[in-house]
Parts: sequence; C-alpha cells; structure tokens
Amino acid sequence: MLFQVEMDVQIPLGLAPEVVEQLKKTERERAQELQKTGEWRHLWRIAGRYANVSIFDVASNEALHDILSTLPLFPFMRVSVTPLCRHPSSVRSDDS
Ligand SMILES: O=C(O)CC1=CCC(=O)O1
Repeated sequence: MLFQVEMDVQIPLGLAPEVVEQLKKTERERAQELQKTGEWRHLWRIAGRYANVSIFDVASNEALHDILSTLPLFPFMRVSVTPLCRHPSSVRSDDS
C-alpha cells in the first residue's frame, strides 16, 4: 500500500544541541535503513521548510503507523498521511 506522508519537524528551541544532533543522526540512520528495504520509497525536502514529503510502500495502515511513530523525531513532528492508488493514466510500471 502506498502513502504520501508529509512530516513537518518542529524541534523545541530549548533542546540541548547535542541531543538534537543525536536525534537527527538516528533519524537519518533509520530513514536510510527503511529506504534500503523499500518501505520508504521516496524522500524529498520541501524547499524552504524543515519538512519532507515522502512515499511509503508498506503492508498496512498499522505498519505505516508503527514505522512513523517509532521515528526518533516523531515526538517533534506534525505528520499528515494521504493514501495513494494507481492513476489510470500513469505510464509508470512501479506506481502500485
Ligand atoms: O529532515 C527531515 O525532514 C526529517 C527527516 C526524515 C528522515 C530524515 O533523515 O530526516
């Protein structure tokens, strides 16, 4: 199942810089693991914002929730999820 996920990151100003750096490092490592398994299919920065738009390819709503809610930066994100399905006019073979 494909989902578009937008993650808006809002790290509190008072958080210690070393804690922020560690969170970003573990977030990057987890994101790269999930990209290698194919579950996190695309990851794009939204220009001008500390936010990304991503495409996930996972087995279920629960699987998506488990992934998102265990991301290191999850406590500091606003997340919006849009379920996707194949467009009948798509010429791409990997859209579903
Ligand atoms: O920087 C972001 O948008 C948050 C994030 C998601 C994966 C990652 O490495 O950082």
